[in-house]
Amino acid sequence: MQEKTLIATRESRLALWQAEHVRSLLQAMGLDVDLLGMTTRGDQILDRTLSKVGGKGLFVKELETALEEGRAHLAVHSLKDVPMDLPPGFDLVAILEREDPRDAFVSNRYASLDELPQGALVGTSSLRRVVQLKALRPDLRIEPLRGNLDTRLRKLDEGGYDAIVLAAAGLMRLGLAGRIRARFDVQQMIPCAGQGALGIEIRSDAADLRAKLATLIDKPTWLATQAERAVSRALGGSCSVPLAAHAVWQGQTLMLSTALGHPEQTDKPLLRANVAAVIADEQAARAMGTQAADQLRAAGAADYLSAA
Ligand SMILES: NCc1[nH]cc(CCC(=O)O)c1CC(=O)O
Repeated sequence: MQEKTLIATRESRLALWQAEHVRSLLQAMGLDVDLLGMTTRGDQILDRTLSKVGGKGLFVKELETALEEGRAHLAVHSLKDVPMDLPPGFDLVAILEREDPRDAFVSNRYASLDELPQGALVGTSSLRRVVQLKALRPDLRIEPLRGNLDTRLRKLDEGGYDAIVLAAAGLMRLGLAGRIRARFDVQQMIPCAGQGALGIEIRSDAADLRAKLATLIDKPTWLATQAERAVSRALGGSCSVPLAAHAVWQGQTLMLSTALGHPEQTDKPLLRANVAAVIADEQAARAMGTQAADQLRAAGAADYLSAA
């Protein structure tokens, strides 16, 4: 009998949906797949802003331990939660076709950001969203909002906020697309590197599994997200930095848009860099990200980064 392939996953509804999604793709390839659910430190700490408690790594470390110990074979992540550089011994071997990368405006009273009255209260815990919201609407009051998607929606429904901003992809995966009142234009609210895409991580030494998973790679998403992640990597890769990086294809040309805000003085002007080029391989995609990071540095990013 064939050995079972085990997917290590967090137990939030979103993580489970993502793991189930990959399970069905692997089952379609003839593999026998089960999930191994686990609670990570990131899931336990729901009361503090993520950037203050250790960042992205919190959500992946326990999953990596399971891979390390052979209790599971692969981990499925929202790509945007995956650190720019994985620890030695682990590789990101597949990035699936990206779904909607946009941020979503969710409100029970207002149809879009433009309709919010002066001084309205908006909930989000992402610094990237905070700095871009302030650039669009300096009058808004913005307050932290943490917890999994269901918790965040509940806090909105309990009247704690006039509106909240979340990733559209997460809401769609949970069957909550109906809550979305408007989707932000990606030029106005530039998404986080990797937003809307799923990444699969394995142990570097699992060559057979790597070859099987390679068939799941979506090349356009792979290249676009390599460019996005290279910006973040070049600027230090921390999630306490309000950095937005999003790349879209126009034919063979990849167009990368980035914005950097100040982590403490969140109403400081955003620094922006845009790069476009014909891109055919990963090396070129990464070079494009580095180039955007260089432009951000030339615009004064060092002052913004030193505050993080
Ligand atoms: N940071 C948490 C997180 N990680 C992935 C998603 C949604 C799915 C995605 O962006 O791929 C979310 C929720 C959100 O940011 O609103």
